[in-house]
Amino acid sequence: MSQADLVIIGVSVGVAVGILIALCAFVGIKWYRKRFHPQRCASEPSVTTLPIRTNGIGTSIDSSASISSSITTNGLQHPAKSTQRSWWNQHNKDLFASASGIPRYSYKDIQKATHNFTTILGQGSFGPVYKATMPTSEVVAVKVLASNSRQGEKEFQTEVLLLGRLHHRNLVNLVGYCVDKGQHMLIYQYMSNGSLANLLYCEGERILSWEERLQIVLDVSHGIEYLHEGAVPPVIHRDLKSANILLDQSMRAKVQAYLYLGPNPVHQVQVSVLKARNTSTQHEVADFGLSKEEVFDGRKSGLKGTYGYIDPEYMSTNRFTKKSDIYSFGIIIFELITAIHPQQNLMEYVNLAAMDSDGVDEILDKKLVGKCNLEEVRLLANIAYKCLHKIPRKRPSIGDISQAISRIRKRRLTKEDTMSFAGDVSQVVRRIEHQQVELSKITNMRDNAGIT
Ligand SMILES: Nc1ncnc2c1ncn2[C@@H]1O[C@H](COP(=O)(O)OP(=O)(O)OP(=O)(O)O)[C@@H](O)[C@H]1O
Repeated sequence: MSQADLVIIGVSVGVAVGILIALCAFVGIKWYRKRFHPQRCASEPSVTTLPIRTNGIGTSIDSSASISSSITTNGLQHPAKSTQRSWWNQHNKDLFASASGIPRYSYKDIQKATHNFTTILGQGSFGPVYKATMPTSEVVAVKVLASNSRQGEKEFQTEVLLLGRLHHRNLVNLVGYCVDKGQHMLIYQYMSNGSLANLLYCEGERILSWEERLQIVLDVSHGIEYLHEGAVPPVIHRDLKSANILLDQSMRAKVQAYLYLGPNPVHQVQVSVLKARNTSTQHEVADFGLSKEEVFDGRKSGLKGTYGYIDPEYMSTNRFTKKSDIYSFGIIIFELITAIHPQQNLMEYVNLAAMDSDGVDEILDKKLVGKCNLEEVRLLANIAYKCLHKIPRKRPSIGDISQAISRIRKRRLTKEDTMSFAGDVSQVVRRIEHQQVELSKITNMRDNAGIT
């Protein structure tokens, strides 16, 4: 072989190897892009949109699946791979919370703010609630979640993300959270007058006037209206009850919403997202804060909510809709009218009272007798009866309920105005009459004295 041949062979091999390397690099880059691009996309919706997953029955949210689709998409599911999940776990632990702008506190911060957890406010089914004073001097309520809960880190983060997005003057706002030393805590606005249930049923508590009760009903309806019609995506509360309505220092009511899965499975609180599928008006129920195995199955799972407040239609169909919240709200209205707890046969009294047009007078809270306008009580009871209609579709929407309650209050204000105007007129008439009497007295005196 000549030297020239060797050079040609060398160059040819070199070119072939070069082409092979270039080909490998090209295929490698393509493979890399294909494999890692979805991850990059997946993280984006979590920052700007609420993650959502479809499970065939309902539309559910959980953080493990949240990377697969978003509420702004057409609802199609893009199954997430386990490798992506672990990547997600590692890199996005705090993304949810930081996305919602909710500040995170350390265990030490909370320990200090609660004087080493000595300022207990109450005990819920998820754990104790403490009063805390934060370094900013803000007074808050810290809900320490039971450590034996089945809820994992991801579900907790999802909860923080979701709750952090709900802002309304009639919702108890989430103002912080803590994940530290194996503890999960939610930090809420402090509500100095405690829960409505405490005020209605605990001896020694101040008596709620009729005016206050009417204001509370209106506040709660505005809170639910925000969840059902204002929040994006809309939210079903699923556990409306007097214990979840808290009152601030001015006795204004706020609804407490949370979806943490507690240790007691029949007492789970879930907030559900309703998602319209394409242009259809039909809504689907979604659950989140649930691990994959625990995803709410509309047909198989146990009932969620609190005994006494659960819509009977939901019990028979296992399908939870906004109208199930309306049912629970109807029960709360009757609690405010009667001060009878739903677990103390409230519905039996309510059904008896329904037989007569003024039957509700008979079940009125004794503390209100003679201290309220019965016509207003009957009007409010009528709204509550509509909320409890057996057929969910015939129950009013929360917007209609808010308007109807507002009308009762407006009616009262107009009446008060008329009465105060009438009072003013009668005062003027009385003054004129008095002046006339005085005048005639003077005239008589003049006549008697013969003064011209
Ligand atoms: N934001 C708050 N401000 C003031 N007090 C609160 C606050 N949140 C809860 N509490 C007090 O702590 C008690 C327990 O509250 P929590 O919400 O944990 O349980 P619950 O609503 O009574 O029952 P469940 O946990 O079953 O819903 C309440 O009854 C109330 O007195």
